[in-house]
Amino acid sequence: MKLIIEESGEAVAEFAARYVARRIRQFSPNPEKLFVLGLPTGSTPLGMYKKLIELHKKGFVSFRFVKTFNMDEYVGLPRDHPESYHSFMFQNFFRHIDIDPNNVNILDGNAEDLEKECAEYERKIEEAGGVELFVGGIGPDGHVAFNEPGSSLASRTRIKTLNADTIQANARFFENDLSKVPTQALTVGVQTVMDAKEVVILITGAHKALALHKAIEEGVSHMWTVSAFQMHPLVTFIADEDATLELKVKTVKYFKGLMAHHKKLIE
Ligand SMILES: N[C@@H]1[C@@H](O)[C@H](O)[C@@H](COP(=O)(O)O)O[C@@H]1O
Repeated sequence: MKLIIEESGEAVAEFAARYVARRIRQFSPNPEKLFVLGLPTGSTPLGMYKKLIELHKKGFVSFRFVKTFNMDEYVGLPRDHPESYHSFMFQNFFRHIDIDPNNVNILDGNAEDLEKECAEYERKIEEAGGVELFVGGIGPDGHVAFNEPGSSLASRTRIKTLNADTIQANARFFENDLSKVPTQALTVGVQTVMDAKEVVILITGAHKALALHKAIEEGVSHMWTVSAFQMHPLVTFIADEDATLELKVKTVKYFKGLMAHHKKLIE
């Protein structure tokens, strides 16, 4: 496991974008060999998307041969609702880059048969050869995608009922009106993300500090689903200073001591 500690959310975004762009370039995708990228929504990855768009516009990275799978989507929210994850992804990322819309996969929260939709999604990931790099964010309670506390660490794509904390956290996107926040979502499972060859988790802000502590300094627990990645062979947490507030000084010093080495990952 790597922990990258950057000064600010902006620097986290920069690191993440350069890391993702570099991975895609190194992979040299082509029509026969697409780079399969798992993507999150939320305010944390927004900066990364902005920087990736900049890198794309500068000609540093192309998404022509990239296939994406998003982590989650609300159930029952119209696809064109401004807060649907479909809208989020096209507004903030896809429409600014050269990705083929046919290579974009986002769960359909309005599918007639939601269980079938989830099973199909797993099948599509498998058919694509698995995810090369899954980028994720987390909730303050340590949930990854919509794998709320108590979710099985062996879970796969399925329907989840959102807990009160998540509904509360996401109310800011729905005029702070709890009644407007969807109560269910489709989400990849913890195991779906675990199956990716590589996982990168972005964590910013003091409100996520406890989650980062639980993610890396305590044991694996389904009550903090992000902690499952302790068992992943290739995982990188990219955090800002604020998110490290609950970590031991020793942990922070240890990882900061490795920063010169880790910076080489984005050179
Ligand atoms: N389903 C999403 C998660 O995938 C995301 O990581 C989390 C944090 O969002 P933010 O980055 O806005 O704090 O929000 C939602 O619950």
